[in-house]
Amino acid sequence: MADDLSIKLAETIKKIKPFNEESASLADHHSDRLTKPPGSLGKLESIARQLAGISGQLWPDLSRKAVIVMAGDHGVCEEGVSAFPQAVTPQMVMNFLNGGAAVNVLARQAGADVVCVDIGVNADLAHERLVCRKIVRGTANMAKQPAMTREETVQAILVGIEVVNEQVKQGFRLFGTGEMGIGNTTASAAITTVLTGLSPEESVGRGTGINDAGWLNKVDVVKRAIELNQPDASDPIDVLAKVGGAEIAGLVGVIIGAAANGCAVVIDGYISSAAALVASRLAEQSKPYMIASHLSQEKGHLKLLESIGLSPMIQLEMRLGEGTGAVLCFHFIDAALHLMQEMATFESAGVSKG
Ligand SMILES: Cc1cc2ncn([C@H]3O[C@H](COP(=O)(O)O)[C@@H](O)[C@H]3O)c2cc1C
Ligand SMILES: O=C(O)c1cccnc1
Repeated sequence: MADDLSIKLAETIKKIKPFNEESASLADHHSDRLTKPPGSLGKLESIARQLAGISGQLWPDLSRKAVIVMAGDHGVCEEGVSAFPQAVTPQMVMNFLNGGAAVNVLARQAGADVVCVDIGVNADLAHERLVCRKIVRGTANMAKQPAMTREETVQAILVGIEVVNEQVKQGFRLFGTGEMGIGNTTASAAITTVLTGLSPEESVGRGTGINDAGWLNKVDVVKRAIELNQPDASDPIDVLAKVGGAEIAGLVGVIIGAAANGCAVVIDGYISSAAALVASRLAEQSKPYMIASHLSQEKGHLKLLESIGLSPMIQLEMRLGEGTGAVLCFHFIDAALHLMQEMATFESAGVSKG
């Protein structure tokens, strides 16, 4: 069974096509013909280049966009690592489904759908818009035992892939990663520590807003979880299973699945970036499909992004997750594509080149 699942994952990874350098160069060339000094639109030009290399088109139609919000609970909450109780996870899931969370507001403005997936919530949830793909009822407490089994972990990655495949079938072409899971900055810090070699002091942040004593405890919990479980840094699935979470694994699947479908995927904050790091270790070829959105206030985020080779578009001092930063950056992606398509060239506008 576990082998069959791993084969499915390997098959998806095999589908990821290399970045199309030729289309990216054509985008550069086009960009340089537009009425502006070369490079003056900065990251908007590099985004346009990247989207051309991903899609093989100068300005792909990315009008159908979705943020996939994976929700799961964390057994490690019993160690007192969050400023909020675990019950907030299912409560916020209902909030997403009723359209009242920050990500819903931002998604409406960006013309994006919010797809909310129960992949590991420790509660029975029902709603007509909820995608029910529960793999675990919360993870086990990683300070006492592995958070998940290897099989559950691969299953959760496959859920992410299947959710994206379904969205692609419906015509969606641009994805954002989002999550909800009280306690998940602890899991993300543990993953970051193991896979980047940063110390827990460097990778543990304040999440929902813990105080100094809470932070010291969280650092200690991450240290103990790693010491106890001995995750193998050369085996990303082992790391995800032992100190990760179902929603993080689901996002690994979303990222790999988007890449396998030839779609760009916009990475949200710290938790999504931990998923991106795992995805990049499982499938190096998924990296060119990733676009980092914002720099979160969570400690260690910049180093985490750098370890993947990503650079954030914006810094708004946000620390929320849910996919809020990713959805905000959909606007910049739209802007980059409109510039490519609608700006006059030096030739067409009769403007002299330097
Ligand atoms: C009301 C509320 C809404 C949220 N939306 C996202 N998060 C964010 O906070 C959690 C991670 O922080 P920690 O590891 O400290 O628990 C995740 O659920 C994340 O998505 C929220 C947290 C709360 C309380
Ligand atoms: O950057 C994030 O994703 C984040 C930071 C703090 C709390 N929740 C999410």
